[in-house]
Amino acid sequence: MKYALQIAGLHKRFGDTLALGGIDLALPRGQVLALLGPSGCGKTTLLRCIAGLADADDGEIHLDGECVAAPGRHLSPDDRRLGMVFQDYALWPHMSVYQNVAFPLEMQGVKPNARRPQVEWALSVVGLADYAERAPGALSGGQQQRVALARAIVARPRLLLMDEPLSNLDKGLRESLALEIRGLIEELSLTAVFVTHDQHEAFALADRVAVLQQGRLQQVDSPEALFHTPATPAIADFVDAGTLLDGRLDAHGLAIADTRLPMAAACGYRGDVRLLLPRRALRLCAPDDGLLRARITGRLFQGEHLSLQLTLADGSALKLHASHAPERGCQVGIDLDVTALRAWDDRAHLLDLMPHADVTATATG
Ligand SMILES: Nc1ncnc2c1ncn2[C@@H]1O[C@H](COP(=O)(O)OP(=O)(O)OP(=O)(O)O)[C@@H](O)[C@H]1O
Repeated sequence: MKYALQIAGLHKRFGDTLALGGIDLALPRGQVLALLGPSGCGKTTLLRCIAGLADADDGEIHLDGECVAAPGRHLSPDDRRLGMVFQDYALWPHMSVYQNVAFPLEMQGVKPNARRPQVEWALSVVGLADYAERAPGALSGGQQQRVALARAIVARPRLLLMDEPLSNLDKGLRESLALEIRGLIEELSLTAVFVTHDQHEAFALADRVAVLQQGRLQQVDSPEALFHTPATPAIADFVDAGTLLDGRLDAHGLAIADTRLPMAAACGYRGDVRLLLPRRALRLCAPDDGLLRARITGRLFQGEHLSLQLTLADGSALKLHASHAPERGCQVGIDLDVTALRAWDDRAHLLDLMPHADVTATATG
């Protein structure tokens, strides 16, 4: 299969800092990939290597099967035929919207007459056909980012690269522009890679999300798979997949707070475990009916639901959404769909939990 983007063994160091520690990636044509991770994990460095703005120490990058970077080979950014959108728009303030969008075509030597229909097409695609003669400074942040998008697609790039394209916008605008960009990507069958530290932005725009931590890819998956089946506790935490708790597996089952569940690890592991309790697996019930008992220590009305903070018998905290709940300070029960639990051993290896026939759920405390 020929990929729009293929990366193999990419390494990059800045002195003692390992920015990229062996990246392997393949992106089919027509897909959007988000590079997601905390600050300093290497996202921007990876994007800059793809763009040709930075040189890797080792490894290869192929675009549509063409090698654009390898030891001893570096195709310039202009020769890679990419479109770029930056966080701060990077528009030229002294040029009109039209001139900004026409610029990549001018650089490619396209004659003014031939430029016009392409610029008009790009501006109409982003809904700014009537703004061609304005200066960028006379536009809102969202409009400026749409000009940047028009400029990035005007030359029909083979790959669109975006660096935190929505982070300078306020929340409402972020959502509407995310919808617009997603619509545009589908309409024009664009292939895109974008960088973000915000999982909502990654989930909204991407077909696949690559989670980076300390220069290494931790998981590359669809947004749904990443959210429902995170590979490590750190990823579960980063994508806010639910509550992470400590537990323990022993001969008597799985201990969580003051409860012991009749479960065991398929591999026979016993010892400390890290558990993910997804929100969808938890349901509030009467104090004596649930598998877990808790006290309501925080209660926020958020329109569609109540956002609850619960404290278990051992002091650990748990988050839950509910349509109704007693007041703060009340004791409640929590029903748990144990099939949705995810558990990792003390070295962050995923465990396969199964029912433990010999024991039943009991309170330990
Ligand atoms: N030009 C540079 N010189 C020295 N170190 C650098 C340079 N650029 C990046 N680094 C280091 O490389 C690592 C990865 O940086 P990078 O900018 O790729 O991370 P990031 O995930 O994009 O972070 P952020 O979200 O904060 O932009 C960091 O530790 C950073 O300090």
